[in-house]
Amino acid sequence: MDVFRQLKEYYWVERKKMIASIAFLICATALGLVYPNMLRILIDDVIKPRDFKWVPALSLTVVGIVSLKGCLQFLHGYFAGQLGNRVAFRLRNACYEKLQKLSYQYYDTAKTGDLMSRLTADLEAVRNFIAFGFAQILNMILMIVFGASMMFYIHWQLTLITLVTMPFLAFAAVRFEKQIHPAFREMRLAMSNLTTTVQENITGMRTVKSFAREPHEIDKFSKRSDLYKENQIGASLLWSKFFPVMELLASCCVVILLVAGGTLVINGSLTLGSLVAFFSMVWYIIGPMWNIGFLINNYTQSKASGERLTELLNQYVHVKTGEEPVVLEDNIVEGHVRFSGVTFNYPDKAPAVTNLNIEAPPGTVIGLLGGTGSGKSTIIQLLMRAYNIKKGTITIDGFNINDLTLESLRSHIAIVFQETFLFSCSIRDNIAYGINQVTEEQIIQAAKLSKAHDFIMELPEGYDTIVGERGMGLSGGQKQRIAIARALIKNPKVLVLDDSTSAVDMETEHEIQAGFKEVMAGRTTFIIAHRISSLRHADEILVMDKGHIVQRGKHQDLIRVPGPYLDTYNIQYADRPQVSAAEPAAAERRVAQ
Ligand SMILES: Nc1ncnc2c1ncn2[C@@H]1O[C@H](COP(=O)(O)OP(=O)(O)OP(=O)(O)O)[C@@H](O)[C@H]1O
Repeated sequence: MDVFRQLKEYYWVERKKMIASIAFLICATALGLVYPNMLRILIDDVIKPRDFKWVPALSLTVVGIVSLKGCLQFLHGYFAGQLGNRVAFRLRNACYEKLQKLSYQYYDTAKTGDLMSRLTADLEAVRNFIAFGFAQILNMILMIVFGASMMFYIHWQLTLITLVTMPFLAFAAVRFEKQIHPAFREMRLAMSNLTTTVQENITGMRTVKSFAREPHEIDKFSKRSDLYKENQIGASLLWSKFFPVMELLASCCVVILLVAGGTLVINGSLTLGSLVAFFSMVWYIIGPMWNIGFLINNYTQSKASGERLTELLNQYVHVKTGEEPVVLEDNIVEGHVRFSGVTFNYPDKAPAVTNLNIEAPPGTVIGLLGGTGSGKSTIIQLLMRAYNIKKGTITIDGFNINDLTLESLRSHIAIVFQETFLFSCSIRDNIAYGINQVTEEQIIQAAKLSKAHDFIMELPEGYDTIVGERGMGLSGGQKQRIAIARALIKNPKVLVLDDSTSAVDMETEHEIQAGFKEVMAGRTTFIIAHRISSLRHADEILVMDKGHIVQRGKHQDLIRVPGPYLDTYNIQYADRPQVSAAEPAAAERRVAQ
């Protein structure tokens, strides 16, 4: 029950509905005890003495009880439904909110399909148990207590003999629960693996098809599906063993009653009506006992699901706003970025950047160049505090970024990522994503600056064009330009372009950069690029290798000295005559042509 204790805050506020739903169910159940007694009265006081004048009254009583029971059951269903859905609503929102708070480190290893199945199937199992399962378990216990008490009242010796098999029934049910619980946990895991496979397959369908890997994908799915099937079969085997055992024990109970009760009736120490009432009361008890399996099933499933939800809800948030955070006010931010002796490594990895020192006064453009995996994107991740650094400090306008609220830090930085992500909504909404109140003019101006306006206007729906999931339907360069417009509209103090013009042609890139100059005056810009042409105008270019800055300076200076920058330069301009460190001026003239 520990998991449900942890979830208490989500259902305890609805306790009135919970109590009402349980109370109505108990009343409906208690009314069920009236039937055996009516039978007893019918046989002993009406049929045997042939006193049929009571028949209409008895019939009307039965009709009344049936109607009342129906009403009570309706009220139980009504309140249970309200309770379950309200709890599910709260839990769903809490899980989603948690997903928003979790830091990059969590998403580095999280699986989308698994998270989706937590938010859907697991949540549904918990909803079902809190709404109905719990009340039904309580009801079952009460039915046994009510039924047994009434039987004791009629004939306690016969009750003891009859109920002798009940402990065995309970024992069998508990043993079954112990076996079925791990089976259900495995089933949920197998289900989540299945969902992950489907989700990854759909997301990566272009890759799958381009490699003609459909058979491999089918095989992979089939293996996981097989595992799920095996889990299901294993669970149903347990179920199929459970039912005959329960039936055998229940039948023993009935046989004992018929033998012992029949003897008592023959002896005259028990009336026939009481025996019939006893008989129907035994079934009144056995019924819920029979259900014990379903209830345990419901409980174990929801317990396993609840564990997966609490695991998500209790997930550690690595990057948090400090105790007394500082808010960087819009009107005072200048965008002076400084990295001092920053060393950082991803979990269980060698340092991605080592002893990094960067000085970016307001309005400067810093270019980052280096081979893949040299640590360029990591610098940007650290600047936006996607991860906590262990050594060194990063400051903006003299404030340590750890002391700022995450919201205010990130509101002053706009990043155009390497992989462009567009939401499946209109181009207008995609551009306006980062800010709350935005005018049509601002959107169009941002699109013009990022050279997206013309191609958007050529689309039949213009800015209202709905882009598919992940921006399907647009070219890579078009998506990048929309993403750049989204960053520019934010009017940030620090702009980061992480290889964000790699998919546009040189000419468009040049036009976009000319636009930046206009809009980014007085703002700090970091440009990560593999093309020298993208960052040759930077105030300082940092050349990265294996997490270290191996060269730094202006383009003009860097091509004067032998080193990785000059090597890259020569490779990228291979069709031009080779440049040696001694003849930079002539080379530059050639590049400029
Ligand atoms: N989320 C992550 N988890 C673990 N390791 C990571 C993560 N992101 C990057 N790395 C590792 O950190 C190192 C630096 O990666 P980074 O992405 O900063 O390189 P980069 O210079 O931006 O490369 P590229 O030009 O290919 O984008 C690499 O060794 C990479 O494998």
